[in-house]
Amino acid sequence: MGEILTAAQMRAKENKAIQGGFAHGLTLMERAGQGVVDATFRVIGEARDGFMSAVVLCGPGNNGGDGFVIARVLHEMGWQVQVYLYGDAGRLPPDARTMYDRWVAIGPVSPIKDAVSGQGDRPVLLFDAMFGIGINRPIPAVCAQAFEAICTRATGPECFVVAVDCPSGMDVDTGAVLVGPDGANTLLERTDLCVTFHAPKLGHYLTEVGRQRPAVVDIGLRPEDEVVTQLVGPCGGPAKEWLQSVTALGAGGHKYDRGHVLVLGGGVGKGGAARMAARSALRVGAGLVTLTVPPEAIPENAAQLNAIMLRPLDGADALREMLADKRLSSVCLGPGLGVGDRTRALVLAALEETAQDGRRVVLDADALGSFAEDPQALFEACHAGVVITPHEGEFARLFPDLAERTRHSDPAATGLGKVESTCRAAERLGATVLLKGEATVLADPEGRSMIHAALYDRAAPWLGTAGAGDVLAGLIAGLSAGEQARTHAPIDLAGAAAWLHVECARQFGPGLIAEDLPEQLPAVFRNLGF
Ligand SMILES: NC(=O)C1=CN([C@@H]2O[C@H](COP(=O)(O)OP(=O)(O)OC[C@H]3O[C@@H](n4cnc5c(N)ncnc54)[C@H](O)[C@@H]3O)[C@@H](O)[C@H]2O)[C@@H](O)CC1
Ligand SMILES: Nc1ncnc2c1ncn2[C@@H]1O[C@H](COP(=O)(O)OP(=O)(O)O)[C@@H](O)[C@H]1O
Ligand SMILES: [K+]
Repeated sequence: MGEILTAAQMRAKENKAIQGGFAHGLTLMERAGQGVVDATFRVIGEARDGFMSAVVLCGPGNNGGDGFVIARVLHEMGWQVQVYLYGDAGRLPPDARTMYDRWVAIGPVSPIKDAVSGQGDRPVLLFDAMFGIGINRPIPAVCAQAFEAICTRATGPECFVVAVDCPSGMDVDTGAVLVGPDGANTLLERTDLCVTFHAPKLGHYLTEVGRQRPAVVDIGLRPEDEVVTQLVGPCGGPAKEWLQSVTALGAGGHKYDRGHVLVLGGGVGKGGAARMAARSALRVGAGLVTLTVPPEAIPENAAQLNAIMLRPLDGADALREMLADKRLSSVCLGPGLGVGDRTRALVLAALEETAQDGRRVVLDADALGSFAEDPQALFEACHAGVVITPHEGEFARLFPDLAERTRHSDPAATGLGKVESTCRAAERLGATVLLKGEATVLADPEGRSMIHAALYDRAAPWLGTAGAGDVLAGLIAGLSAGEQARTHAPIDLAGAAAWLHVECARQFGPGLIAEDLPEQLPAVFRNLGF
């Protein structure tokens, strides 16, 4: 899994390197600028169609400093470069000022307002080095206007837009792009490639910045030595090895070693969601799966199930008795269970019966919805073996104070991003939280956090289909069931389930419905080399 940083973690890392004497700020900036140019040419190849013109838009901080380096490197390669600056050169921070001086020995710098009405062809390359991780306000209107004016010049080749560190105006902790009252900031949509330094930042995997994953330039800082957010998925190496390192997938020769999942289902006519969860748990490798439903729903379910076992369940006391059998090694509650007192009692019974023995419990959908009026009751009952899998709506009902600040469209509401909100929720709950979406965020009470991004080359928008969440809950329960799964943290198992979920969606492609997901697992496993 790759590591991803917040802006504060990145700054701390830079400060440590500079103050510890491991690196000079100018050296880091030099490597940053050179790295942006190298990454750009790795993507676009050499000069396009003989045109070699570039525009660099520089801002008033160190992001602008990177821009002056980029201008100089391109000039040395024979490119024609125009540089515009927002702000006063006399007030640039020291390293950026040095890079400015090195550039003005070569070529001119124009005030950015000149680019708004400026004439000329569109450049082949446009670098946005206006604001990086140092911005926490919308960008000035003149910056947005200059950028747009260059992109829409009447003649010349199509511009290839490179964001230096991030599209200007992005809050890299939340992925939100801060838009001013004039509504102008087209940088995110127009960015073709984002090049960042040392490690991706959270925002790069909460929102798509560019047409492919951001390029990461090694500027010579040390690898992570503190707790940071991780990106779910194999990091360069074989996916099979990664999956085996974070889950017990493939382990356990006997069906009882691979565990027995208990899925609770709803009443008559409400069984589909739980059946999909159960089937997903079995497909992902649980040794046995039992679906337990109200007695009146037995005939309906019996008509639909073969490999999955079926048992009647009256209520919470019956569930306690059932869970006295410790061979039932993980429990999944929520899909299709119905919102109300019965479900609330079942959830509390399951949590109480599993609290002391390390068995894993997945709570999804109605198991969460049943606590909307009294989330505190759920917080008190949860334990470290629990994973909750809310979507944004369910999360908002359980954690209204955390959720209302995650809305990306509202600039005033971005104090807490999705990662920070999820971390706080996990701490409050004392359990693992998986907050679903295109970017799924996971956090556990130990302070670990992860992003699973269905973005860039792993985009699967067709996964947003009814019942996909039920499948995910079943995958987590299935991966959590085996004897050896106990040695893996719930957050790792849930992250791996989210990854397999998207692999299944991508294996199938558009047209997917939730039932198709578990049926893709055999092909996914075969392709991974299991
Ligand atoms: N030595 C270092 O610290 C390195 C920094 N690097 C670059 O430095 C960047 C961070 O630099 P900074 O911390 O200087 O921050 P930025 O360059 O991102 O922007 C901060 C500057 O913008 C001003 N500002 C913020 N919001 C504004 C607004 N709404 N309107 C007008 N002005 C506004 C601030 O007063 C400050 O001058 C990184 O993103 C990266 O590109 C890289 O060169 C790698 C090395
Ligand atoms: N645009 C998207 N790209 C990738 N995955 C998505 C997207 N939208 C939703 N998902 C995933 O689909 C699932 C939807 O689950 P959920 O909201 O619980 O729906 P349901 O209750 O219908 O199952 C989640 O796993 C979520 O992460
Ligand atoms: K930028």
